[in-house]
Amino acid sequence: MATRIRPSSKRCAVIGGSGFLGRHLVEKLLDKGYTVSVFDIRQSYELPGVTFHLGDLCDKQALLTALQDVSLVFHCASPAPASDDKALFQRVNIQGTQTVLQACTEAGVQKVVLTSSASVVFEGTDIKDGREDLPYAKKPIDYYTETKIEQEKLVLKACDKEKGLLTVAIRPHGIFGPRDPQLVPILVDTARRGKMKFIIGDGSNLVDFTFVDNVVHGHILAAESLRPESPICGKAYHITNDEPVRFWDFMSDILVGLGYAAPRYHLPYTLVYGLALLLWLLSLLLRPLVAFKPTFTPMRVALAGTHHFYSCSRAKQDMGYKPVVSLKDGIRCTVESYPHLRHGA
Ligand SMILES: NC(=O)C1=CN([C@@H]2O[C@H](COP(=O)(O)OP(=O)(O)OC[C@H]3O[C@@H](n4cnc5c(N)ncnc54)[C@H](O)[C@@H]3O)[C@@H](O)[C@H]2O)C=CC1
Ligand SMILES: CC(C)=CCC[C@@H](C)[C@H]1CC[C@H]2C3=C(CC[C@]12C)[C@@]1(C)CCC(=O)C[C@@H]1CC3
Repeated sequence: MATRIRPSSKRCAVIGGSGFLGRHLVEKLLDKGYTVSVFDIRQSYELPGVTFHLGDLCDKQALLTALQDVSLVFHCASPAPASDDKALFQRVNIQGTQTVLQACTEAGVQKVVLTSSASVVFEGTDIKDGREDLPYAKKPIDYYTETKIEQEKLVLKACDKEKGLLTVAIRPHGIFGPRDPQLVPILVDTARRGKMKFIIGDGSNLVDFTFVDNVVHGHILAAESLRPESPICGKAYHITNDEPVRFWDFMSDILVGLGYAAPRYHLPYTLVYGLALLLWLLSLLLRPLVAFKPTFTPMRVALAGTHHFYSCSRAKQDMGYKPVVSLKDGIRCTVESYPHLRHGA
């Protein structure tokens, strides 16, 4: 009878490993002695010890090749949140995640760690010290959030100790750090266009921003804690810097660090939100004639003008999570990593 070789527990795959978070995760896994396969639709770098498998996660055969002898899978692939392509989000985040789970079962993978998002409970109104038992958003603010909710449900439901597949979901919030293609570049672009003069609301809203190394640390802790007897099986965990900060102070620290002026003038939240809604509707109506993407989308205005910070006490209790880099150090390291985005560069 053919005996099945048990995959090495230090052999893992990172789906979405060419992305911002994925690459940081791959680098840390290599440091910790893991052998890593990256599965992604693109290859963005080369590193000794990493094997790249190019493919779409909706393609089970391509996944099966990448998952050979892998015991642990990190799934951190997603279309960019800024896209408004509903069909793409549904195909990749929902059908694609179903395919990933089927492939993991067929390949004998034992553990799946999903990168979910704290936004799965965010509806555009204040969340203060939100815990994981908050209900999923009934009216998600965009297709990204809508499909991240379904994705998380699928992964958590797939946790089955009898079948030997253990799953957990990590919910980070506001990830930032070197090589992030979103937060700092959008901010600098907005500043360069002279649109970072205004603070939406009174500027006192507290938000979580999470340095990428802390998100990576949370993922690896989860993977290493995931055993049949562990309380984390089939559960979701907030991973943040655990240092809520005023949204506008954080933005100002990055801007000033890069040589730009901090926003100073206040605008009423409801006015800006209403305008953003109007612009968004206009962009939908005019889409057949002109394509324009407003900077001030309702989602972005809601993120900039409300409280949204989360408790990570569940992660502290169940897996001993503690941020490894403070917000201050994370901001300094991030600012230093973007010399090309400095004012005047
Ligand atoms: N950046 C943030 O602030 C936050 C991100 N997240 C989640 O973290 C994860 C990683 O995000 P980032 O690294 O920021 O994004 P990213 O866009 O830098 O990386 C995503 C990667 O997924 C890959 N990908 C997309 N569609 C694919 C497909 N069909 N098949 C295979 N690969 C595909 C992309 O090529 C890319 O390399 C995502 O799941 C996102 O929802 C959650 C909370 C906050
Ligand atoms: C905490 C969290 C979930 C952050 C997510 C990152 C992005 C959504 C933000 C990064 C840069 C932000 C930004 C704005 C909205 C939210 C971001 C895109 C504005 C467009 C909000 C309105 C402004 O006055 C300009 C801001 C530029 C930067």
